[in-house]
Amino acid sequence: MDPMPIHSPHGKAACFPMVSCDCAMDEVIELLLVNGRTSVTVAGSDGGPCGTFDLMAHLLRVRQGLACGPGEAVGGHLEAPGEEPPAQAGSLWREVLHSMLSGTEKPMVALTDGAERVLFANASLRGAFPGLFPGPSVTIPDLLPGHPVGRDADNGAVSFWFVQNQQRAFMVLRVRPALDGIGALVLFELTSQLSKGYQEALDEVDVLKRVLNTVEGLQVVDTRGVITLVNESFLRIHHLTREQSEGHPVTEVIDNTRMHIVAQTGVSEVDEIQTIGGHEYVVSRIPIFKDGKCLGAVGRIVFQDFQEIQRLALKAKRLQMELEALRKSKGKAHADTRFSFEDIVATCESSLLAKERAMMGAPTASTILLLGESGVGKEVYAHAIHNLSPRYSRPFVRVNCSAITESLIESELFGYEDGAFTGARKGGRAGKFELANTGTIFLDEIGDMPLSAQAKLLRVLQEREIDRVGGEGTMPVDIRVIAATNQDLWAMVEQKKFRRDLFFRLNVIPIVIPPLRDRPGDVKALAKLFWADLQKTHGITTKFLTEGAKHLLQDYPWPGNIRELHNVLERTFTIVRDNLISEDQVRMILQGVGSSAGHVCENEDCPLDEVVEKAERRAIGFALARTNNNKAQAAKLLGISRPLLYRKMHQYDIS
Ligand SMILES: Nc1ncnc2c1ncn2[C@@H]1O[C@H](COP(=O)(O)OP(=O)(O)OP(=O)(O)O)[C@@H](O)[C@H]1O
Repeated sequence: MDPMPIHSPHGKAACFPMVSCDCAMDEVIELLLVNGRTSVTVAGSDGGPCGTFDLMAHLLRVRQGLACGPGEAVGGHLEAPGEEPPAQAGSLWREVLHSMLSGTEKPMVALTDGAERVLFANASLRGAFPGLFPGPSVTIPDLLPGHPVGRDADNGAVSFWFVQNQQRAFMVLRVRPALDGIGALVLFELTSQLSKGYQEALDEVDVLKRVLNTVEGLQVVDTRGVITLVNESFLRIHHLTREQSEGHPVTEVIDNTRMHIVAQTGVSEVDEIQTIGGHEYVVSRIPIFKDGKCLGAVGRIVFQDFQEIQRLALKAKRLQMELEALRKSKGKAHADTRFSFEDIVATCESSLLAKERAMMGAPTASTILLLGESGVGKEVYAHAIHNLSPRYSRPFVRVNCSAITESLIESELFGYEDGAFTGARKGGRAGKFELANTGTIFLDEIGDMPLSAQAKLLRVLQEREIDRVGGEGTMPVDIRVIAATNQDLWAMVEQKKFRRDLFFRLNVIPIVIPPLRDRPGDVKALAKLFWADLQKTHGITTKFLTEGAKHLLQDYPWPGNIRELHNVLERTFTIVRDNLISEDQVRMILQGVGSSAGHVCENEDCPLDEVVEKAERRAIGFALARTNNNKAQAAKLLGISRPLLYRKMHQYDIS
């Protein structure tokens, strides 16, 4: 039979030849597909027609499980010899196939039925998915998981997708209906085989996408203030989806935005603070211009945490100051100050705040009022402040206002002239203010200063001049004042025990140093520091506290604050002989030196029975700690009987 005329993709008539009966099945199918045919006349070994290969009938057999291998000869699968049926696959097949195949060396083609089963896959496609072919019923979703084929995207006659599968990107073209009106012809093409220009454009888009994703919280709005683009970081930071942001007015999406204003005015806003969802961000909003016309604005987050910046700025300032102080200390600080800010342990928010405040106030000439319970470190702060002030190399004079009797306070503070009173030292004597001239005077326990002396102090602070007792004329003094108290000065003002005008004179930079019980982090850090000092001082590096002992220290309320912590650790170190010190041993020490026992005999007016109780409590606590709670040994150590020890322990509630 003569070859039939067919239409070439270019519209010219062409002849369609018979195929030989020993041609491989898939080659014949491919030939039919490319030419938009469903059947072909097959020539026998004598060159004459011996039957027809019909694609539809063949695929039906495949569907029924009667498939033959792709390399099998077509001659074994012929329909009865007869007239060649007319070409029935539409020109759509032909044109689409031809345009796709013309630029491709090895087209990948599949024919599917209505259930997405692959009835035919050509050699290229089988080669691209070696793990799947040959397989009994491979489906399109097996080839491309996540592919929309078979779902709602597959309504049109021709559909087109880009699909990613195992690091390979495919362009997928699907033409339907195919064959019996329900299946489809599916063409796959690796995008790397696409034309070079197209691939480059895709690459460029990919690079741009990656660049955009490096910007924090990127958003673009048009002149109406509608979001046209956001990046992944924006979605992540604001917990939004693309659908919730793109296409919506920015004012409805982001709190306190000004993007719509910048898109309107064309005026940039750089490094502004914006509160979004209660969180402060530093943002920049830049207008986009084209040919002098504002097209919208692009916004980005410069810093995600404004408070973090503030903290960093403060830290930088503090470091700068510490550096400055160190530099100065090389030029020799005054011998009367032992501490600098480096010695002040502060890890908790409240103590850090106090430390930062003190560091900010230190270089100024302002009066500083240190407030806090006994033992929190007020004197340590006073030293550090002086050392960080421009007066660091000048005198630092401490006055314990509670220790000076009322009759002597004037001469102590302001000095006296020769013969000012009976018993006055020959040649007179300089007072504390005079000694502190050009430096700092530290008025400790200022709340204990008698009212009469307060009036004189106020005058000195106002006039900045002093009169020696018995002297004639005044002497100017250049003094920086730091005062400290553990009393509630304002309550004292209200009770008329402290002068209101003096209070205001002193309360210029008040700094509250929190009690140790409010800063457990500091207990840990201070204990570590003190313990290391003790190891060094005693030359013993093998003594340690158990974790339980450390926790006990952290949970203890420390009524005597840092002073008490230091004492307890020192006693523990020296009294307990074991290398690993237990929680119980520390508890004994705490019971011995604890709140009520910490200040034995410090007060001259302490009644004898109280002194005895404190001393006994302390001795029992130490003995129990030293003997690791062994009552017999502790009693022996104390030189008392065991029953007496038990009685005393019961009496003092020592467990
Ligand atoms: N931040 C700190 N870091 C290290 N040691 C400290 C710190 N604060 C205080 N100390 C130590 O604690 C002890 C008590 O400190 P300080 O005398 O300054 O307290 P205070 O508040 O002035 O007490 P008081 O009101 O009883 O005079 C001192 O031995 C000091 O060395």
